[in-house]
Amino acid sequence: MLNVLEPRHPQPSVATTLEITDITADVRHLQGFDHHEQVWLGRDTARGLTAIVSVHTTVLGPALGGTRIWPHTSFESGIIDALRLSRGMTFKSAIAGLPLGGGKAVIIADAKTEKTPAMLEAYAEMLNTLQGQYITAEDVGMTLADADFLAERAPNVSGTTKGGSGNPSPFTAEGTFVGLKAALRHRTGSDDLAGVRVAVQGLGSVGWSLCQKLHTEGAVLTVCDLDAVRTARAAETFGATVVSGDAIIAAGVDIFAPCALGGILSADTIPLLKAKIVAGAANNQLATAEDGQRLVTRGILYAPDYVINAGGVINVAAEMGDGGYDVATVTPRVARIADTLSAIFQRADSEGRTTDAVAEAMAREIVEAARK
Ligand SMILES: NC(=O)c1ccc[n+]([C@@H]2O[C@H](COP(=O)([O-])OP(=O)(O)OC[C@H]3O[C@@H](n4cnc5c(N)ncnc54)[C@H](O)[C@@H]3O)[C@@H](O)[C@H]2O)c1
Repeated sequence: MLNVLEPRHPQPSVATTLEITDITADVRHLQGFDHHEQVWLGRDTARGLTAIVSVHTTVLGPALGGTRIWPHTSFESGIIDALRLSRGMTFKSAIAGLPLGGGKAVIIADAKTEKTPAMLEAYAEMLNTLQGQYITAEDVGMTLADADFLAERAPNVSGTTKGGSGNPSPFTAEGTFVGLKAALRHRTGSDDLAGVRVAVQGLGSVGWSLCQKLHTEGAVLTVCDLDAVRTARAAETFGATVVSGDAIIAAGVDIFAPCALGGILSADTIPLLKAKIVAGAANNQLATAEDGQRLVTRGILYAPDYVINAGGVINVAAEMGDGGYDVATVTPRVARIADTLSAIFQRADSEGRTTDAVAEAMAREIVEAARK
């Protein structure tokens, strides 16, 4: 069970090289800031840690969201990433009906070369200091083993193997799969995937599992990844066509499933899309709010990212259920992602709004109702 304590001001209790600063007031001008409750910077030069922990809201419950380890090229882009991701977590949990707020952390580092035990030790110290205000889990660059390592040293680490809910990715992939089918059904009247052409960008934990499900139901796959071993394996396992880099965006397919990083749908890329549906797991797919309208103008149905990719957080939230984690409670909730998306698609059609505007309005209505 998670140990959710009362919020308090961060004050490391032991002599340490870690410095934690409340930077909420300093980041108000940045893109993605949306009345965030609190944002902290944790710095430990000796142990190679630069971490931003962003709490968007705690109105519905404690702020939960994974820690992303990514080599952002600037400090500012790391903060913007944390701001946008934590806001997305608020919307995600609200729409999924979970008693959780939105939080997210970004550690600015290359997970392949700069993630060291010392760095994770320093991060665990930061989590200890912020206890009660932020609950972490896996994200890009942070593995299950890392979550276990942190959980041995800090409270409020979810998605661990020891007494936790384990890897969230299979649940995210399942939710994305049923959500993709709901989008296909809305667009064509059928969710039969046989012969449907799907482009999957990113063959990591979620993308690979999604490909397995799509392949099993007869979809024809086009894939790309920065890792040539993964693409070669996809060609062999699924008979997938491999394309490189940005070619995936312009692939001649019916559905585009972004499962790598965010910002993939922009003024530059949307004109290139041939797919008539975008349904994938990546967070923050729209580079800007205007890109939702750009998709509509091109006649492309967009499954809002934080709705379709909620399977992982639904699984993690089950750790907080009475009696602890029980996978039997998770499966039906993940399946409901399809119904939620269908309702959003219908509301967007009837109100003449974009699907992301409808989803955001739904989430904000839920948060505001709880605030009152
Ligand atoms: N894992 C989850 O449960 C979960 C939950 C919700 C959202 N998401 C989101 O889904 C996405 C994928 O998550 P994951 O856990 O599979 O991550 P992962 O790190 O396991 O895999 C990401 C894959 O994308 C590839 N990639 C990165 N940049 C690329 C690019 N420009 N072109 C092609 N490939 C690229 C990487 O090489 C890697 O194989 C992320 O945006 C993540 O935030 C994941």
